[in-house]
Amino acid sequence: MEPIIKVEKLKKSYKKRKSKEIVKAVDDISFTVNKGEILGLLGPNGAGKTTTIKSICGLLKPDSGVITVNGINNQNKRLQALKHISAVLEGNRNLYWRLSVRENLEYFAGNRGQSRKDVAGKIDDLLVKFNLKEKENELVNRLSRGMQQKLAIAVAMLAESEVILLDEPTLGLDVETGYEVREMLREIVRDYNRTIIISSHDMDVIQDLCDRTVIINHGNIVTDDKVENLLRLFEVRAYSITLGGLLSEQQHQLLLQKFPQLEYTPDTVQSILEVDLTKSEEIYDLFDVLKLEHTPVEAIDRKTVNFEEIFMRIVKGEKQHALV
Ligand SMILES: Nc1ncnc2c1ncn2[C@@H]1O[C@H](COP(=O)(O)OP(=O)(O)OP(=O)(O)O)[C@@H](O)[C@H]1O
Repeated sequence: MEPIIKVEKLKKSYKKRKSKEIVKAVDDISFTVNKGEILGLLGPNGAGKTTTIKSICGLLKPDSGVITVNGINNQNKRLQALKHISAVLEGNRNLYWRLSVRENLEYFAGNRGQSRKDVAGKIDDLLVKFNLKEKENELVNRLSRGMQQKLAIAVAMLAESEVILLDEPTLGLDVETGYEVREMLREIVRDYNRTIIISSHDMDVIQDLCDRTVIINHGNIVTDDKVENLLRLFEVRAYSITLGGLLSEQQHQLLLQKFPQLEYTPDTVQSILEVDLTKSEEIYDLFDVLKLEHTPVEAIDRKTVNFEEIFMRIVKGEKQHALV
């Protein structure tokens, strides 16, 4: 696949105003985004996602590193590179509040040199797609936050740039609107052939929409993998074992030595052991410990793991163990 965005050895630090402490917001990260791919940029608060997004769309000057868009360096040839990118940044909806929905779309199209006549049909399509048709003459400041967000995404779509950056597209939206925006993004992904980078805390957004996810923590990339690979990797390893009784203290300790992440829910009738196995053969080590006291095994099930859980485990550093 052909990379459209290349981020190479990106570094950016900030100096805190009061304490003068240096914060390494992004510390030497590199990744690529391929044409037509939907990449999720994921990480806990303060991980460095916004700094990365702003560096890609030329709003921040990195301390070092190179970012290219379609092979064009976004520092040396800023305007040329940015022609290929539209961004919807969190907290900055890029909209004119005193213009109507349609006027906003026309205004931003005009700004990009597209004539009103040329874009009329596209605007109609987007208004329908984004469920904004009924509101086309409403002033933006009278729209709900969710509708403003949808309009901001529609404005970015209209620009027809190959790459769209979305910073926290569902943040602060109520559940229903968040769901609607997600559906909308899914349609965009399906119907328009764009490359999209989504930064989000919303695991459903990432799991639903993204092909691949780059997870950042403390300014470093902790994983760069296909979402389906991560789901498979963790799903295969997670077991739930039902025991017909309790473990002895010695058994519990032995198991904890072997499986430090083990979770044990004791019950005199049915205890549950939840354990991640790096290799499936490890289950025999577990059986050996159970045999010591002839503890009966009633059931062995694969545990379903959701993406949120996977994210937490990766951020806590378990991925490295999983891959050894
Ligand atoms: N202008 C700034 N001045 C000082 N520190 C900053 C500035 N912008 C970001 N930081 C710090 O850099 C680090 C990374 O911030 P960044 O906003 O990139 O993270 P993020 O992953 O987008 O977080 P969030 O999900 O909370 O938006 C954080 O520790 C943040 O406090």
